[in-house]
Amino acid sequence: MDFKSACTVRHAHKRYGRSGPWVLKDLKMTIPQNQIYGLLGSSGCGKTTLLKCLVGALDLDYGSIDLIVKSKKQIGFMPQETSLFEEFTIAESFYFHAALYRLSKAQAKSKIKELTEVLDLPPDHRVCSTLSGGQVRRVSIAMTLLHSPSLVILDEPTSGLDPVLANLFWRYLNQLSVQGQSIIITTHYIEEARQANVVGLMRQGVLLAEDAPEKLIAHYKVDNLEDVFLCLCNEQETALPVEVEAEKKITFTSPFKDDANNYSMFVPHTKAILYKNCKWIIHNWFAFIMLSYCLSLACIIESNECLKYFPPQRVGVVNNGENGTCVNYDPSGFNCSEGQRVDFSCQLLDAWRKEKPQIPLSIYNNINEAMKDGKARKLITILEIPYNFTSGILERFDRGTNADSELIETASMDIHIDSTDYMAVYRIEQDLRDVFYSVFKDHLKSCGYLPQVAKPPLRIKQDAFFGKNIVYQQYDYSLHIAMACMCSITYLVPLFLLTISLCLEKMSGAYTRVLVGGVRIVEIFAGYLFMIVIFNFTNTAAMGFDSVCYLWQTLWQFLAHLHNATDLGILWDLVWFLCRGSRERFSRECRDWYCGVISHVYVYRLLLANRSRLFSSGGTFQLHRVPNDVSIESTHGHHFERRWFL
Ligand SMILES: Nc1ncnc2c1ncn2[C@@H]1O[C@H](COP(=O)(O)OP(=O)(O)OP(=O)(O)O)[C@@H](O)[C@H]1O
Repeated sequence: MDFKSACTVRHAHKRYGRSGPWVLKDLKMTIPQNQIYGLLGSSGCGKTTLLKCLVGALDLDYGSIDLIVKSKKQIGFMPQETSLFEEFTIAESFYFHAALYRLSKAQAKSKIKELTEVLDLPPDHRVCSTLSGGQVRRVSIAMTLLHSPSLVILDEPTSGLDPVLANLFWRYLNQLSVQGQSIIITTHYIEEARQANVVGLMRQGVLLAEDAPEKLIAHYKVDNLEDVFLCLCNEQETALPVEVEAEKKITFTSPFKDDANNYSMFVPHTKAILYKNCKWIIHNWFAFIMLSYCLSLACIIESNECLKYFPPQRVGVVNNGENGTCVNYDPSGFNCSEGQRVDFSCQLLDAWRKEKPQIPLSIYNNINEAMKDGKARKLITILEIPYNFTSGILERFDRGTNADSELIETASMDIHIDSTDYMAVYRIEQDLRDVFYSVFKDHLKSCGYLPQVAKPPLRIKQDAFFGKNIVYQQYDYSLHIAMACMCSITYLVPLFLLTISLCLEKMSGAYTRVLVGGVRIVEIFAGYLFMIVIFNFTNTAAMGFDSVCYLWQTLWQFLAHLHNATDLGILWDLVWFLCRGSRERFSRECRDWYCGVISHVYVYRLLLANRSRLFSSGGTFQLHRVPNDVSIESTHGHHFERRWFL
C-alpha cells in the first residue's frame, strides 16, 4: 500500500500482569493518514487493549508505536464505556471538554452545532444519566470529535445506533477523513466496516490481515468481509502457534514522552477539573450541604452560648433572714455605736450590689424556685440565707473561742454553685469572700474594733509554679469527643464526597477519556485539592463566626477585669488566642474572659506534654472543664500563675 502512515505499530506485545497470557502477540499494524481504518475482530481478541496502547492509556510490554501526532491533545478517544460525567447536562459536558482542550467560544459553538446536527443529539439541557444507551453513545462521540483531533480513535461507536443514523455517522466520518483526520474505528458489525478505507482483521492478539475491504474480498474470492474473516481464521488455525521471540522484544517507549503540552496545559486542565468538581458539587448539593455545612452549623449552635443568650451572670438569693426581702431595713443607716441591730443578710446583699454590679441578684421566695432557675442555667449561684443567720454570727462573735459546732452550723449560709463551670466556681467563691470581708470589716469598724480582724489569716504571694507534667485522673472525655468528632466529620466530608466522585468517574470511564486528553494526575490532584481547601475554608469561616462572637465577649470581659491582668502573660496569650481564635469554637462558656486564653495555653501545654488521652479526645479543652484533680508536678519557667490552673 502506498500512503503516509498516521500510526505504525511494530512487534506489539502486551499482557496484563507478569504471567498472564499475551493479549497482543507480535502485532503489526499500519494506519493510513486521512483515512478510516476499521479494526475488526471477535470479542476478547485485544482490540480495546490495542487502542488503549495507541492513546497512551496503557503501555506495551514490548514493541513500538509511531504516531503522526506527538501530543495527546491531538487525539480524540472514545472508550467503550459511557465515559461521560453522568450528572452533567450535555451543555456542561461540552463546556468541560472545550475547557479541557482550550477551545475558543466561537470554535466550540460552531463545532457543537455541527455535531448536534450530524449525530442528532438530544437537547443540551438533558442530563447524561437520563439518556438512553444510544443517545449516550452519540453524546460520547460528539465529545470525542469536539476538538477536531488529528487522530480519532473510536471503540465501537456504532453499537446501539439506529441503522439510518449509523449510516449518516459513517458518511460524517468520511467527510472528516477527507478534511484531514485519520480515524480508527472498531466495530462488531463486520459488514459495516466495508465503508472504511482499510480494514484490519484481528484474532487472538494477532492482526491477520489489513487492506482495503474490496481488495481483501477479491483476494479471497468471497462475497463479503465475514467470509474473508472466516478464511483468515482457518488459515490461523492451521498455522503454527505464535511464540514471542527474543529478537522481537523491542523496548517500548511512549510516543508521548516529549509531549510539549505537558506543562503548558496545567492551568486550562486544572480549571476544567475545577469546573467539573464545582458542577459535581452543585448537582450533589444536598449531600454536601447536609453533611458538611449543616454539621458546622450544628457545631456552632451546640457549642456557642453566645448565639443563644448572653451567658447567665446572675446570683439567686433565698433570704430567710429576719428582715426577709430587706425592704424595711436600711443597710447604710446601721450604726453599731448607737446600739442598732445589724442584719448581715441585708448588709451582704447591699454590699454585693455595690461591689459586684456586673453580677445582678435575683431574689426568690424559696429554694425550689431558685433551684428551678439554676437548673435552667439562668443562675450561676444560689445563696440560701438561714433564718437566724445574723443572730448566729453575732453569737459567734460573742462566744469567740467558746462557740460550738452547732452554733457554727447555724450561722452558716448555704451556697449552691454550678459546679459544671469550674471557673465560675472559682470566681464566685472569690467574689463571696470579697463581699463578706467587706461587710464584716465595716461592721467591726462601726463597732469600734480593728477591721483587719475579719481578714482571713492568709498572705497570698504570687509565685510561678508551672509544671511540665500535668496528670489527669478520672476525667470524662466524652463531652469533648462528640464535638470534636462532629468537627472532624465536617472537614472530612468534602474529602469523602470528592473521593466518591473520583471513584464513580473512574468506574464510568470518564477519567480514561480525561487522561487520554493529556490531563496529568497532578492536575487532577490540584483540582481536587483546591475544592477541599475551599470547602474547609468556608467551613472554618462559618465556625469562625462562632469564634468572633466568643472573641468579642472575651475582649469585653478582659477589659472589664483589667485590674486582674497582673501579668503580661495574659496579654501574650490573648494575642495568641486572637491569632488562633477558631480553636475556641467549642467553648461553651463565653462568659469567662480568661477561659479561652487559658484553655489555649492549656491545650498547647498538654500537646507539649504529649498526653495521648487528650489527643484521643480530638478537640480543644477548657479550663473550667478541667477536673479538680489536675496536678502540676514539676516546675518550669512560665508566665502564668499557678492558681489559674487549679
Ligand atoms: N484489565 C485487564 N486485566 C486482565 N485482563 C484483561 C484486562 N482487560 C482486558 N483483559 C483481557 O484481555 C483480553 C482482550 O481484551 P480486550 O478488551 O482488549 O478485547 P476486545 O477485543 O476489545 O473485546 P470486546 O470486543 O469484547 O470489547 C481479554 O481476554 C480480556 O479478558
